[in-house]
Amino acid sequence: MDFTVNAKSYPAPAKLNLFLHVVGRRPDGYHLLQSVFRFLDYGDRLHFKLRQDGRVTRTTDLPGVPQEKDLVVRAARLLQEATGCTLGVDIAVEKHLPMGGGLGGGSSDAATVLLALNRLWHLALPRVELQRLGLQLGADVPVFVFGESAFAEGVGELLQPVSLPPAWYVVIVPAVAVATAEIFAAPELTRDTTSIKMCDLSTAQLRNDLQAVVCARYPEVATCLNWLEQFGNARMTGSGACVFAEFATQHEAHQALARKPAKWQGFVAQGLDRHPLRDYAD
Ligand SMILES: C[C@](O)(CO)[C@H](O)COP(=O)(O)OP(=O)(O)OC[C@H]1O[C@@H](n2ccc(N)nc2=O)[C@H](O)[C@@H]1O
Ligand SMILES: Nc1ncnc2c1ncn2[C@@H]1O[C@H](COP(=O)(O)OP(=O)(O)OP(=O)(O)O)[C@@H](O)[C@H]1O
Repeated sequence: MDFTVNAKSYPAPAKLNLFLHVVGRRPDGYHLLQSVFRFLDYGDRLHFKLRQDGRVTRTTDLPGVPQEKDLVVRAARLLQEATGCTLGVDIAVEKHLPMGGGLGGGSSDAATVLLALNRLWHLALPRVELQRLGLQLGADVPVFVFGESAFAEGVGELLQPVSLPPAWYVVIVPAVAVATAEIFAAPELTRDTTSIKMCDLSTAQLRNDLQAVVCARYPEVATCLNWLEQFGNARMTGSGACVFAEFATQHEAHQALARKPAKWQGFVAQGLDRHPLRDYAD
């Protein structure tokens, strides 16, 4: 996959939640989480054409997502409102990430808009300000702006960098889309996992608390997980539906993917330490 950054075209990488614990719930219903986020060298690609008339448009179709609701359009408009910027933009989205996949596609697209337009519109907003704006668009947006592998707390906005060993991942994309809100609203979801400290990450028992709920409601996800488990520890990312397993080498990951049943979609990706647009804000 082309992950270069150039003047008009910018990557929006996928994320994995290497684990995801639900440790509580805020009065407004949002859940308090603990997670480690890692970016992948696989994702969407966004193309920008600046406009002088202040209009923000999406020039590509995204089935089921009208332009006004698209996170890329909302991110650009939010940036205009926050800064009074009078420039506009046409945004084309080359979509590779599945929607409702738990790979953070929409959130990553939004973060790439914030980071790229911060430079293209010469706004020079500091990173923390872009993270704050991102949080208004979704709980997963701030980490993409943060730009490094991170231990996340709160609803995903309290971020500390973590150092992770090199790794490759096989990601299986079950043929179902899972709505995040449905899973967080499930009565059977456990919301009382004991909080861990960042220094305990290497010894703690880690899992994805949303996984049992998704597997029970979407058996296809459970089937994919069972298959992946033959290669070691397999887990779901975010609120699903995608599941992944980690490998020490690219070769081992490709060997595993080659054994995938033909009817399933999947890919191999390398874990990144930094977002490709990490340097687009200070
Ligand atoms: C599951 C994760 O992907 C893990 O990284 C994220 O927590 C989800 O982040 P996201 O897709 O950006 O989610 P949002 O668009 O902010 O929220 C979608 C819906 O999920 C629920 N939600 C989301 C995040 C959170 N910490 N608690 C929640 O209860 C809320 O009902 C919300 O209305
Ligand atoms: N640019 C966009 N790309 C994808 N989805 C978008 C976009 N803009 C808005 N959405 C909406 O956001 C929803 C979630 O899409 P997304 O691709 O972020 O799912 P996800 O990978 O499950 O996210 P997460 O990991 O944050 O739960 C979609 O179902 C769609 O309605």
